[in-house]
Amino acid sequence: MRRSDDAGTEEDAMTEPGPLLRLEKIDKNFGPVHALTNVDLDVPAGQVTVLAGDNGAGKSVLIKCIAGIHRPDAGRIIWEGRPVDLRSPRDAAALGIETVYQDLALCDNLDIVQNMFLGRERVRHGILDEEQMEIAARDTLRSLAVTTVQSVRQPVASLSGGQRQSVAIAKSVLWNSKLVIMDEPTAALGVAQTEVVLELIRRLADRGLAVIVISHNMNDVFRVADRIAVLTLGRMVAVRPVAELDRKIVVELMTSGRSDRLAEAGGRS
Ligand SMILES: Nc1ncnc2c1ncn2[C@@H]1O[C@H](COP(=O)(O)OP(=O)(O)OP(=O)(O)O)[C@@H](O)[C@H]1O
Repeated sequence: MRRSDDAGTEEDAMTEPGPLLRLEKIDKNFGPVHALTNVDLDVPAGQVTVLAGDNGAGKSVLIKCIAGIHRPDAGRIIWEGRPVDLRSPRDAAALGIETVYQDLALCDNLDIVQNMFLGRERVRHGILDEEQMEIAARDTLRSLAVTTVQSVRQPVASLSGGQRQSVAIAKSVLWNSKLVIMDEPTAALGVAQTEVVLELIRRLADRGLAVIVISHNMNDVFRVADRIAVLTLGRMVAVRPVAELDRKIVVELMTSGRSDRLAEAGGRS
């Protein structure tokens, strides 16, 4: 993606596609609390954008604006080059925006197929097309190399944390999402399961999806990110390719937002 500080050629400008999602000058207030102030962010397809920030920085509020849960008080959300008004999660889903929440991702009492098709069941001749749904669920898991699940008819309650995350992520692929947002996808996982989920996140980006991941874990951030966006006190203080950052800089940005690095790391990439 062309950086705003690059001059670029006229030809670049004509051939280079814009980001899948662009946030422009987003404000969100809750009474006197300025949760987001003047936030810009580009989210390109085929890349993992990690959203980092200290507690209360505004990460959840920002993804809720993208997921249609909160409406920004000011600013624009541009999807595939056009401004959109996301009035509900349904609006976001209709565009291909899928959010995988840490706790709410799946229903324990249902099996994998039922979870993957929940609310969007396939019906044939007036009855549920169980066979077709089962095949689609199995194919999707297989295409993502999710191989540890014994049967797609297993209740989700019997899955490990990593398997649950894998199923939740596979669900977004099944529904042809273009942008998958994940809130702390590895927070409750052990080392091996974390590895599986991080690999899966990379695979999503490699398939051309845009991915936004909220994470506090610096190991995960640097393992999975193509780009890191740092929010501090509701302001976007840096959005840079991962190669231009290290842990120390990110932690400084997260905690102070006023370090000397700020000037050189700030701005949209
Ligand atoms: N519904 C709400 N009503 C009032 N204030 C809110 C609401 N949601 C968030 N806030 C406030 O907005 C600010 C940003 O909160 P947010 O949950 O986005 O932080 P976060 O970066 O996700 O933090 P954490 O890492 O702790 O989850 C905080 O000051 C929070 O108290």
